[in-house]
Amino acid sequence: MARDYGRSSAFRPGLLAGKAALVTGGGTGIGLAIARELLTLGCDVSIVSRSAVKLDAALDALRRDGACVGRARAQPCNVRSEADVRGAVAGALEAFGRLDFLVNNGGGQFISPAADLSANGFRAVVETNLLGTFLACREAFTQYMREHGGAIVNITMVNRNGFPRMAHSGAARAGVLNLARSLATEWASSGVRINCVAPGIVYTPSGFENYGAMGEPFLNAVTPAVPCKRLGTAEEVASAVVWLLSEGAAYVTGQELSVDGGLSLVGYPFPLADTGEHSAFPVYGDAAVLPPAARL
Ligand SMILES: CCCCCCC/C=C/C(=O)SCCNC(=O)CCNC(=O)[C@H](O)C(C)(C)COP(=O)(O)OP(=O)(O)OC[C@H]1O[C@@H](n2cnc3c(N)ncnc32)[C@H](O)[C@@H]1OP(=O)(O)O
Ligand SMILES: NC(=O)C1=CN([C@@H]2O[C@H](COP(=O)(O)OP(=O)(O)OC[C@H]3O[C@@H](n4cnc5c(N)ncnc54)[C@H](OP(=O)(O)O)[C@@H]3O)[C@@H](O)[C@H]2O)C=CC1
Repeated sequence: MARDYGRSSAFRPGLLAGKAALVTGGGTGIGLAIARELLTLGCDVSIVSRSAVKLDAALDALRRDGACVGRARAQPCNVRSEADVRGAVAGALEAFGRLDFLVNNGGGQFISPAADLSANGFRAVVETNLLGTFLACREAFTQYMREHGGAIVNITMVNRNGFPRMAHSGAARAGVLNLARSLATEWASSGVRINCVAPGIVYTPSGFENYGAMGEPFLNAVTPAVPCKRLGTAEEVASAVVWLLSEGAAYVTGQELSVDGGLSLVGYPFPLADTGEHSAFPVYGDAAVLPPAARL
């Protein structure tokens, strides 16, 4: 059974009181759930992303939520822009005077056969996920964490082991993992830990747009193929992120924690038919005809 993380935290109240965090992509989906969990535990949180509209809506919701104890603020920022990221870290520091935690969650991709990917499409996904993560890590480190220590969590994805039609995204996510491992070794002496959380298939509005575009058969096929027999929730991802940020994980660095109901253990267990179209989503068969994972 899924725990109802949406209504109650797994952590003790006040666990992160007096701390401050920056969450990229914090206005929607998984990032919003992470921000909410941090705020619930007493942490002050800056959420950043490109859309001021999304950020304002999120900020309203967080401030109305009685469970959110910490202070929340928002700042528009495109993580592909060095100046924006520098400003986002500076803004967070100016507002809260410290930056204990960074969560690199802002990102995304589209689904496309590799042969049809334009250089610009590949670049857009790599810059958003990998360059954006690097810039935020570097700014958090140089502006604060080098002197004061801290903890960073990057959101990656189950596809970093190889997934059809996600070459750009998988390459970027694998890069994010290696970046985390490299920075973990380089920055440990400054008291900075850096880890990754790799969600499987998580039910978020944006994720559902991606998955929904693949059609009902995809969703029907996915659920029984996941060992836990259900999709994940944003709150379950947030719970893992908070643990990795917390002192509970004080001796954990350079690691990746899969939050995927076991999906990464069974490879890519979904039937895929080639539509031959540039950006078309895969066509999935009925759940009953799922091939064994070993075939894919
Ligand atoms: C069994 C498991 C299956 C796994 C499915 C995984 C589903 C994943 C779910 C999620 O992660 S949902 C949460 C994340 N949210 C998103 O992914 C949001 C949607 N994506 C985007 O916003 C974009 O893809 C982006 C790349 C992250 C943003 O890029 P940007 O706004 O800079 O893009 P553009 O300027 O519009 O385009 C740049 C470049 O990319 C090409 N391109 C964009 N979309 C497509 C597409 N659907 N197909 C092909 N190419 C695309 C675009 O054409 C541009 O290239 P050029 O035309 O200039 O060559
Ligand atoms: N849902 C799922 O099944 C899975 C999701 N993930 C990953 O988890 C993360 C969150 O996904 P999810 O919550 O589902 O989807 P969302 O689309 O809701 O989250 C993506 C967030 O990233 C922000 N973002 C995108 N591009 C940029 C940019 N250039 N600069 C700053 N912020 C940006 C978006 O805000 P804005 O548009 O305002 O910039 C948005 O808030 C993503 O990296 C996603 O790829 C990984 C595995 C599975």
